[in-house]
Amino acid sequence: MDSMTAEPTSSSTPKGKPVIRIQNLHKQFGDQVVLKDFNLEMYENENLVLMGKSGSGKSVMIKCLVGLMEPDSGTIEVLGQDITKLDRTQMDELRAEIGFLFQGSALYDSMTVRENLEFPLRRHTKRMNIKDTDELVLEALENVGLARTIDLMPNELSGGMQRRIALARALILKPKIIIYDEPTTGLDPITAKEIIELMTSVQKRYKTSSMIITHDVDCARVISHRMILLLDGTNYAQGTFEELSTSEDPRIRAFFK
Ligand SMILES: Nc1ncnc2c1ncn2[C@@H]1O[C@H](COP(=O)(O)OP(=O)(O)OP(=O)(O)O)[C@@H](O)[C@H]1O
Repeated sequence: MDSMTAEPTSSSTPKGKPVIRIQNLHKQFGDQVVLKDFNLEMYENENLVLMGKSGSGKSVMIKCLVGLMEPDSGTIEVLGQDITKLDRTQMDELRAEIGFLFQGSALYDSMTVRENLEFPLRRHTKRMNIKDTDELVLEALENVGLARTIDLMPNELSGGMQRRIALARALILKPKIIIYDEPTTGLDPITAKEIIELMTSVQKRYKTSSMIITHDVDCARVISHRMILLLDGTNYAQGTFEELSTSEDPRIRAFFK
């Protein structure tokens, strides 16, 4: 195991409080151990990139994190709350603090841009006392520079625009944490760069903490304050892009090819 598995030391790592703390997470399906003693901390205002090859357990980890899957053992704290102790309503409230941008933009094709953005608001308007959804929708669209598309259908938009609308939707409840799953997959390099710039500006404006799951080395280089490499079910190495990408460990180097 690499020496970089120690506590993060980089000066570029934001020094806020941890917003996510996963300790000794274990999850297996039958005999297949997917996560074993997996540990992760993510701090306030941090862009944390998580890399792991296909099937390494990234989605399983995220599902455990948001209460969609029960871990076999281990503890998970999100925004200071132990998620195993939350009832359904409390978990729902916590999920409103987490925005997701999934692989592909996953907009609803039969809904206008406005309706797509109103969708996540529906479940929360009453509890969060949201009166003016129009204002929130417009603000979210302005943040991604696409207010003019409000009455268009997704198929009238380019792939890059759809991804930006999906980002606006992920942001509409002003979440404290955003989880990006392969945000640049399937985009041409120029559009990918635009999305990365947008993610960076969103992180600064909203002061969100972002977990970015990606195989895209360029994306990791630009956006990460810190990275975690998931290998054999564990947090094999963590550090800055610079530290990890110059490692001599062949198993770490393989992530940067
Ligand atoms: N509900 C489930 N039942 C059984 N096995 C599962 C289940 N969910 C995930 N797995 C297995 O766990 C392993 C990790 O899957 P996971 O989806 O977390 O990978 P991943 O790292 O997200 O991959 P990708 O980058 O391709 O999305 C896989 O072998 C998968 O088949």
